[in-house]
Amino acid sequence: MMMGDMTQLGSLMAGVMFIWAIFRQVVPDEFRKDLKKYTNKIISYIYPYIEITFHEYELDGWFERSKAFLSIERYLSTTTSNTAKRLKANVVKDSESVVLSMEDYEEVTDEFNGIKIWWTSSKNIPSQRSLFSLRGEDDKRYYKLTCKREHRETVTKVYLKHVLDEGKAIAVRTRQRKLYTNNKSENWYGYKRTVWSHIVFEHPSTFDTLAMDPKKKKEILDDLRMFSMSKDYYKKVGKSWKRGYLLYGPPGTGKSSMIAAMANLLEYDIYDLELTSVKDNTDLRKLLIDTSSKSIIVIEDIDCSLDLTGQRKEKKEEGEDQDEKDPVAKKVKKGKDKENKGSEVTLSGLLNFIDGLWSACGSERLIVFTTNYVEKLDPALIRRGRMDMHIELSYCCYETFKVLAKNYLDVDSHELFATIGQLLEETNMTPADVAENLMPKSNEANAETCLNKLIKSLEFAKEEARLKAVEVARIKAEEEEKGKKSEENDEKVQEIDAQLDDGEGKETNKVQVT
Ligand SMILES: Nc1ncnc2c1ncn2[C@@H]1O[C@H](COP(=O)(O)OP(=O)(O)OP(=O)(O)O)[C@@H](O)[C@H]1O
Ligand SMILES: [Mg+2]
Repeated sequence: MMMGDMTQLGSLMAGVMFIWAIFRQVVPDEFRKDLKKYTNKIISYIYPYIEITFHEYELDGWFERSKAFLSIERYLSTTTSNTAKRLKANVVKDSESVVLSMEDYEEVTDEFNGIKIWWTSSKNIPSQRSLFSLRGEDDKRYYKLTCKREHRETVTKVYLKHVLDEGKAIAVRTRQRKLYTNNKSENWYGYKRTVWSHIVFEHPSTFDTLAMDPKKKKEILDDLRMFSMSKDYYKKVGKSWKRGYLLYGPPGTGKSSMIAAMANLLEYDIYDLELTSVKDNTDLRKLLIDTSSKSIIVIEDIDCSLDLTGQRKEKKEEGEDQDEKDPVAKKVKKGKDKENKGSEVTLSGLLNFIDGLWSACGSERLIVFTTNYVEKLDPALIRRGRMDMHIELSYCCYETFKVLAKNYLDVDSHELFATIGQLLEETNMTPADVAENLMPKSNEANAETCLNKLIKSLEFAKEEARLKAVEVARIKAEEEEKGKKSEENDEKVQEIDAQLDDGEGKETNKVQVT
């Protein structure tokens, strides 16, 4: 029906155009304008349809594709691609999935609440291509919606909202999540003016694979889910829709894995913020403004990223001796000393980042700090309200081991579990080390061989810890002994001094007497 009507109208329009062309030659400009106005009026009077056009580029947005156009494109590509005869296939960048969309000049129909809607895709080709444009880049594409006039109200108010919402939802479902890292401040200018670089985020860690106490895990999961569903609540209480998490614990206990699991759970992007590459507080603000919603901003090893205040620096200097003994701390310190040159981000800058701009800028964001040394952090940085939830990830306990055994070996129980549980209580082994032991290293390895390997490792670690404790006790005893000796020596020295003093006195006295 519609196609027939439209063909007839097409012929009519062609006739009108032909007459119009002749008129152009013979009729003056003024008269022509009036005539065009009246012709349009007559056509609109007899034409029983309305048309709405959605251009790819809005008039005031030269370089950014219209959001409505993109939503319609997504909607049409999924909901009506079965009916379109000619489709365009695009391979999404960095992935192997193919996205189909309508080819130019193609028409598809859609139905909504019993109303029929026609969509056509088309383009205006400019008479002259600009010298620098690539092939087809200047073409102005658009989608045209056609529906009966009597449905105008429903189509414009209800149907279009449905299309745009659905288009957005499809974008969220199909979008590729990204892992952003900040470029060094000095590289922000010039040809590539991007403050963040990104790659596709494809970390396999999930809350199922994350090994930790199940009760604690549930608490975190509930918190995250609650957060993601609480848009209205945050609005009601006048708080910005953000939440801060502090993850702390020794290296290899799953802090980074948890961040990846959080991103996978909520389908958020990750912004991995390397503070040592940020020149100053102003650049920190710029970085924040350039993040998008539905994202996690991560600052790893916050304690080693910066010398946040003079006060903190003093504290650190006090602890330097201990750093020298601890190989991890020593390594971190070395890296920090090397990298920290040039970054002038301060504690107050970071606090402003979290409280001020952070609260005012965008929504639905998490900020996560990680550290190996929670006690070294400035209390101002981690007080509630800034870091809402403090999560400790610690050495592997029996519950954690059971999750790892299930993930790595697919076993829920085994007679060796009891021995392992006992050994885990007696020694500190990180989940990373336990996982490494559970990984089969050859085709012959089975669950039992892997569990036995873990037992050997645990026994070895236990023995090492025992020897270390003996050594520490020996050194302590030696120091005490040295202390005692030096005390005795001091006492002896004092005694000798006193005797000498006495002697001198006597001498003096003698001298005096004589
Ligand atoms: N709790 C855990 N559950 C599952 N796997 C874990 C866990 N902890 C560590 N692992 C394993 O150990 C590896 C290292 O863990 P991860 O990088 O998350 O540790 P981290 O706490 O971030 O360490 P660092 O403080 O050095 O950054 C991970 O790739 C993962 O395979
Ligand atoms: Mg880590």
